[in-house]
Amino acid sequence: MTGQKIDGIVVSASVKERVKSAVKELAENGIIPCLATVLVGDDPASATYVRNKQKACADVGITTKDHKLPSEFSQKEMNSLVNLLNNDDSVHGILVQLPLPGQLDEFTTTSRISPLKDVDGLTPHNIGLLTTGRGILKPCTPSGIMELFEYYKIPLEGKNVTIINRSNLVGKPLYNMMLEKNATVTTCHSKTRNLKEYCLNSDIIVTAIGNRQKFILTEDMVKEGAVVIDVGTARLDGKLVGDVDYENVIKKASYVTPVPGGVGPMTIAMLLKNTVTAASISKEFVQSS
Ligand SMILES: NC(=O)C1=CN([C@@H]2O[C@H](COP(=O)(O)OP(=O)(O)OC[C@H]3O[C@@H](n4cnc5c(N)ncnc54)[C@H](OP(=O)(O)O)[C@@H]3O)[C@@H](O)[C@H]2O)C=CC1
Ligand SMILES: Nc1nc(=O)c2c([nH]1)NC[C@@H]1CN(c3ccc(C(=O)N[C@@H](CCC(=O)O)C(=O)O)cc3)C=[N+]21
Repeated sequence: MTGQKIDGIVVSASVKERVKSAVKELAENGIIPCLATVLVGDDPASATYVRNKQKACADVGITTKDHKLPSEFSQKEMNSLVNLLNNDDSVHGILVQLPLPGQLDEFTTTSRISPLKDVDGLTPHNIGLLTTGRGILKPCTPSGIMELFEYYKIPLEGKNVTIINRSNLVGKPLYNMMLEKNATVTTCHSKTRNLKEYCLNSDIIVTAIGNRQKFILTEDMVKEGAVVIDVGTARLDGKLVGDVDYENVIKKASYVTPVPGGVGPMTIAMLLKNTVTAASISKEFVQSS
């Protein structure tokens, strides 16, 4: 059996269409959704990601405010910037691109963002809501993965899921979202023993390791008919690659996401969706409608 490619470009386009109509509706209420992006330092990969996000915003009618800061930007300066953006009524969403340079603490920074503008879903408030199944602004990558399951009508109830990642951006929020859909979820990480055993016992595997020199998830780790979601990214000889040995794994799996063209475009689409949600719950919208 050869499995099917899960096409993140097709699914993200359908999400973007929905976002576009929501932007139109907001415009009729006098609101132009606006995302503030914050990029510290001169890492070229991060700069490209932020540029891609800004371009995607422009495509659907969301405006952006670009904040590029020097790599020595201090925590105090960052706190003032976040306060400024929190108090700016024309800004509906705030995205602080991660990772941050060493002198800036990620939690200290993201937890200061107003929960109503937290389009990455990283504030303690929004993490708390997510764990109780009441999340509104949820992290983009896991939300994008859930959207893929919905689009392809892949059921989660009762399924054994292994997530190889425990970060705040990917693994932990995805754990909560999948649990909410009645899956039985196991989280693996670098200290896990017998990763292969967990994978072979899984109907669904989500891998988000990255930075690899060789394939991490090979076909001998995948059960016949399993669904494989590849989040990890690495540059190998200048080429963007995932964690998964796609060509061989798809021969055994029922569905696999490619890299590029899988989870990546969904992350951006969900950021747009969250920005529109943030604009809809903003003070000015609530007052005008
Ligand atoms: N396509 C997209 O939209 C996105 C892609 N990404 C990509 O996903 C990857 C993960 O991102 P992020 O969560 O921020 O990064 P982290 O570095 O925080 O997460 C990596 C995770 O992989 C685990 N890990 C590392 N090596 C192994 C191993 N040999 N076996 C099992 N687990 C291992 C780590 O374990 P431990 O916790 O023990 O260190 C950690 O939990 C990156 O490649 C990133 O570029 C991220 C976000 C969006
Ligand atoms: N606050 C914050 N929020 C994030 O969501 C966040 C972050 N910081 N830091 C870095 C990671 C990484 N990330 C990606 C987004 C899109 C693609 C993407 O669109 N990738 C394309 C390919 C792009 C290319 O060719 O380089 C694809 O997979 O098809 C990838 C990775 C978001 N992240």
